[in-house]
Amino acid sequence: MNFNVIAKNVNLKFNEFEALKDISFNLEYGKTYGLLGRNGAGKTSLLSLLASYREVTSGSLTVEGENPFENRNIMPHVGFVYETDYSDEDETVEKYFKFAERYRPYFDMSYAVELLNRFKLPLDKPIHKLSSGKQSALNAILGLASRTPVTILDEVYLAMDAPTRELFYKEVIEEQARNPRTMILSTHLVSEMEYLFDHVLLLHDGKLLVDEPYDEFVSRGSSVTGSSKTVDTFVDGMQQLKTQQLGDTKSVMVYGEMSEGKVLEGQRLGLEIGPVSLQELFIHLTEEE
Ligand SMILES: Nc1ncnc2c1ncn2[C@@H]1O[C@H](COP(=O)(O)OP(=O)(O)OP(=O)(O)O)[C@@H](O)[C@H]1O
Repeated sequence: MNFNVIAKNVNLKFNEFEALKDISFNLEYGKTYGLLGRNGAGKTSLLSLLASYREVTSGSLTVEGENPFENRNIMPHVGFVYETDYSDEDETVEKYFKFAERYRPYFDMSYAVELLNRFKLPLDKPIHKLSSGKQSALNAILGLASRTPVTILDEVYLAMDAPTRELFYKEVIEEQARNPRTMILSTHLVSEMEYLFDHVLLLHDGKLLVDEPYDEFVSRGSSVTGSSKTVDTFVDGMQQLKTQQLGDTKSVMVYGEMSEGKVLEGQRLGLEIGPVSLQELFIHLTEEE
């Protein structure tokens, strides 16, 4: 089984409010997806559909050909880990993971213990007594060690400090090489996580603005810098995301395919044409008017 995920014209409403509007995509097994979007864009709403917690209002969503909503055939194969309030969790880390091993069919306890050591989580400590960063690491370990064919991590990295996040990112890459699965990483930490993504899904106001391989998406952004008049003529007709000017030097961030011929023309005109980062594209494509 390859647990392909297919969304066709999915809508999700909370009463009259449309949280997701006409969303369609296919998720391929073995790829790492970066799910991006500003606050309230609909990321968690979309993930809760995939994780069987909610049902689409209209359209169709399937995992391995079946509707995942409260579906016992699908639920064991999809893991959804999110920031959790552990203030009432008296169990020790060890007991919590033993429980996970019992109920999660792909859970690998020896891998979990290896990660618990690496992330320096004490096995005998009650979870509510862990620091918030350690609780986040516990969530990340749970997601990795559960080895579900579809693994969803919704912002579980926020409370981790930078070295711990680095450790986690490295583990995602190594784990995808060892045991490929469909991994969906929802995040606001775009600049530091972009190297993990094979594919980008960008939600904006409940709509899917981008559904593209990472390389293709990022290659659509360019910065064009040079003397103001030459830049203006060169970028005329292109989608312009951002403009900066200092004296007569102007820099414009453009979005859209730029042919090799166009790049050569720019260079002949003395313009500097450079790449832009995923973070910059994310910020400027989702900017309010
Ligand atoms: N149970 C609910 N009832 C009503 N509206 C909801 C409910 N859950 C989410 N929403 C609304 O749906 C929209 C999308 O919320 P969602 O939590 O999916 O966004 P998000 O992209 O995950 O945001 P964030 O980055 O802030 O976590 C928001 O406007 C939110 O207020």
